[in-house]
Amino acid sequence: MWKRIASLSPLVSSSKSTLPNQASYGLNIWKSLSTGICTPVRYGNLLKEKTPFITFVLGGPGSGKGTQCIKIAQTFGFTHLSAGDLLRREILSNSEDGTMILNTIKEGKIVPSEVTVKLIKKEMESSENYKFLIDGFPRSEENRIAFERIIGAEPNVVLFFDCPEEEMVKRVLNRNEGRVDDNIDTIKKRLKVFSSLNLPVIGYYSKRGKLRTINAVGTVDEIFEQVRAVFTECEAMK
Ligand SMILES: Nc1ncnc2c1ncn2[C@@H]1O[C@H](COP(=O)(O)OP(=O)(O)O)[C@@H](O)[C@H]1O
Ligand SMILES: Nc1ccn([C@H]2C[C@H](O)[C@@H](COP(=O)(O)OP(=O)(O)O)O2)c(=O)n1
Ligand SMILES: [Mg+2]
Repeated sequence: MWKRIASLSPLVSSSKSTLPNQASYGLNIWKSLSTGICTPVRYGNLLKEKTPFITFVLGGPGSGKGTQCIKIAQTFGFTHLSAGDLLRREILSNSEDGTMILNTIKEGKIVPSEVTVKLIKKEMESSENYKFLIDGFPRSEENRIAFERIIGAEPNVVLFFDCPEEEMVKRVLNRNEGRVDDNIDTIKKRLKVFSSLNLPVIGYYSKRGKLRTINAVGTVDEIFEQVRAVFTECEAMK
């Protein structure tokens, strides 16, 4: 169980170093996945019994993030937190931010970071798990900085589902989940927002050696084999 501690502390350093190459990067993932630390660990402003392992899952709309996250969660025991699902749940709960969130999503824009990070934080704090997949977040530099400030943590690894625009549009228009943003006008806006706000975040993590790019074209199972490799290669190096 997560517990709050009184003060923020600069304890993100364990995951802060930029690793020089793929080999040491992979080893770092494995260490984080396999270390069962017995004493409580401070992680930013939170306290947890095991070192948290945070994976951000990025990619354009319809690139297959949610589909793959379900498989990752099942196979590797992660808790799947979809930022979009948390925001949609907030709309349905008639909270004071609900109307603003709904209008922002319809416009294909990004909800203010404080709102989204607060929802993610609540889920992380109440979870018994220490392995988190944070799907569709951060979608902007503002999102990324707010997470670091409010949660006091950085991701261990960032998956990027790389998919051509035509394929993403086709998938979104066939998604059939009754979403207000699954229409051609909103998807066009979302693709522009993805290029202008999300690609810089992807570049940021690439420079820090944390990005793992997945070719998101193919069958769900083919794509999952690439994802599986991200985690299992570390075990092979043990
Ligand atoms: N590899 C794939 N090939 C074809 N369709 C896919 C694939 N992966 C997911 N889909 C479908 O595409 C749509 C968007 O996938 P989803 O996982 O919701 O993407 P995202 O969360 O990135 O928007 C869904 O209807 C899903 O069933
Ligand atoms: N970090 C986030 C994630 C989603 N949102 C809003 C804006 C996004 O267009 C919608 C839908 O996000 P979601 O991740 O569910 O969308 P896709 O699965 O990529 O199609 O939610 C946000 O404002 N900030
Ligand atoms: Mg999704």
